[in-house]
Amino acid sequence: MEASLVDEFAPISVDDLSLAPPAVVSARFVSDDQSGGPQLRFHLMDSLEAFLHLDLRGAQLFRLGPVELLCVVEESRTNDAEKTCARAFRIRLTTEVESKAFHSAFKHWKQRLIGAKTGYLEDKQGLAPISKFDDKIEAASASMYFHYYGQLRHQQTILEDHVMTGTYYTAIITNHVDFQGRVVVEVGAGTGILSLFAAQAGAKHVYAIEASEMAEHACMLIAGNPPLGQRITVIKGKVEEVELPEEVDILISEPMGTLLVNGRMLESYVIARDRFLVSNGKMFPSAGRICMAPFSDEHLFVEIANKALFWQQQNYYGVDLTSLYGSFFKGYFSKPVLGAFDQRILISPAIFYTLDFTSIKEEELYEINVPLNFVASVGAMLHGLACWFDVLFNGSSVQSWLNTAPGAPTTHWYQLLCVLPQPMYVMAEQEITGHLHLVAHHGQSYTINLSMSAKMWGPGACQGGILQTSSCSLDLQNPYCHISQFYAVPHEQELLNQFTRSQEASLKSMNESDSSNSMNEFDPSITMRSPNSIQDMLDSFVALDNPETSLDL
Ligand SMILES: C[S@@+](CC[C@H](N)C(=O)[O-])C[C@H]1O[C@@H](n2cnc3c(N)ncnc32)[C@H](O)[C@@H]1O
Repeated sequence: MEASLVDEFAPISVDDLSLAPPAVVSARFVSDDQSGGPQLRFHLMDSLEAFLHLDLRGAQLFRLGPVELLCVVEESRTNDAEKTCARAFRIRLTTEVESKAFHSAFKHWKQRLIGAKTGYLEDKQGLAPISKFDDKIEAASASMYFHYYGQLRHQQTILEDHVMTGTYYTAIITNHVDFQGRVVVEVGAGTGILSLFAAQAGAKHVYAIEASEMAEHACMLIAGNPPLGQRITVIKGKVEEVELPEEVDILISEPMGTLLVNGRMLESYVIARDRFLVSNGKMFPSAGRICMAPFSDEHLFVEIANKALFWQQQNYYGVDLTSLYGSFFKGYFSKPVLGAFDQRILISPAIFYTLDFTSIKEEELYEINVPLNFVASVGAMLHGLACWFDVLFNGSSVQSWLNTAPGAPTTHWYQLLCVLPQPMYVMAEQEITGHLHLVAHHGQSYTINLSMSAKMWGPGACQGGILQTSSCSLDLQNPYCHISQFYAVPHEQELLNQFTRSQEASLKSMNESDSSNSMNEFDPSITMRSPNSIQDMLDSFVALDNPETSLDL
C-alpha cells in the first residue's frame, strides 16, 4: 500500500539567506535525472524550469515555527572539507498542515533510494530525536559493533555458515506463498542476502535496512542482481530511526547472537515489528528458544581452574602472589565458554525457554529470568549449564527450525557453557534446580547470573530440600573461546593432535586479545568445526593454516 505523500507544494515563499531576495515559488521533490538521487527543486510560479536544485543528501530541515522551516544544505564546492559551505533557506508554507506535509515529504525523499545504482541515503535528518537505540546503548559499543559489521570479512563469515544461510533460504523459498506480491523489510540487512532471497520468493518490494557501512556493499550486490534488485531499496540507518513510506507485510531478520540474545538485536527486531509491520504480518523467524541442559566436563573445569594456579606462587622473584589468587580464580570463572561441544557432556534432557518474537515487548528482553529444573540421567559431577538456541520459521507452507544444538551441524554461533566455580556431584534421578538470570547492559550484551542446586533425594529426604548450591556471574560479552576434547580412534590421533595444537595456538592468541574477544561476542567467527566427524576437524586444520581466511581476529 502506498503512503499518501505529497511531493509538490505551492505557493510557498523561499528566502535564500545567503544570496537572493525572498521568492514565491512552487517546490517539488523529485529524483535527479542523472544520479537518481533525491532533489528538492524550486520553480518560479507557473514556470516549468527549476531555478534552484537542492541535493537532499546533504540537507537538514529544522522547524522555526508552525509554518516556517529552515533548510540547511551542505554544498561541497571544493575537495577541501574545511572549505565546504552551507546554504540556508527559510521556507514559509501557507498552513500548518502543509508545513507538516512538507516535512514528511522531506524525510521520505531524503531516505529514499531510487534503484540500486544510485547508492544509499543516510538517515541524518536534523529533526530526528535521540532514538531508543542511542538511549540504551553506549555510543562506543555501538560504534564498535557497526564497525565490525561494516567489514566484508565478517559478513562473509555469516554467509559461509551454510547451516544458517541454507536454512533461511529454504524457509523463504519454500514459503513463497507468504512472500508473493508482499512488501518485506529486512531488519539489519548486512550484504542484503536475505532481501535477495525474499525478492527471489516473489516479494513485491523489499526494504533492506542496514545501519553499518555495509549498506553500500548491499547496494552493490543488489545492483549486481538486476531483475531482483529493482524490487529492493536499501536504507542506511537504524531500524529505530529510519522511516518507511508504507507498512510492510513481512519482516525478515537474522538478529540472533550467542545464547540467542547477545548483541541485543532482538530488541531492534521487535521495535521494527511495532514500527513497520501490519497487524497479523509475518516474521521470519517468529520465535526463538534458549535451550539449556546441565553438563559434566572435568577437563574443562580443571583447565579453567588451573589458569589461576600461577597466582599460587609464594616466591615469584621474591614476591608472594597468593593474595591475588582469589581474584584471578573468580575472573577466570566469570567468562562463559564458547565452543562446539560433544553432546555426550550433557547429563539430562534439555529444557527450553521460548521468546515469541510476534508478541514479546521490547522491555521484556531487558531482563530474562529462566527457572531451571532437570532430572539427572546419570550420576556425574555437575560442572554447569550448557546453552544454545533455535529459532522457528513458521511459514504458511512449511515450518522449519534453525538449530544450534551440540550434535547438530555446527554454526558460527557454536554453544555456550556456563561453568560453575564449585562443581557438585549428582546421582542418577536426582533433581537439579536453579535460575538463569540474564540482565541486559549498555554494551549490547548481558550479565549472566546462574545458580544451580542439587536437591535432596532418596527415602527420608525432606521435600524440596537443597543439598548443595553453586552460583556464578558471567559476562556474555567476554567469552573464553575453547577447543573441545575430541574423541578419535588411535590411528587418527596424531593428525588430531596436530590439529589441536594449531587450533590451541590460534585460540590462545584470540583469548589474549581483548578486542578480539569483545568481537566474538557478536559473531564468534573461528573456523572451528564440530567434532562430529574426523573429516570436519581435518578440514578445519587446513583452514587454520591460512589465518586470513580462517580466523576473524
Ligand atoms: C548478524 S548480521 C546479519 C546480516 C544479514 N541479515 C545476513 O543474514 O547475512 C546483523 C546485521 O544487522 C545490522 N544491525 C544491527 N542492529 C541494527 C539496527 N538497529 N538497525 C539497522 N541495522 C542493524 C548489523 O550492522 C549487521 O549487519
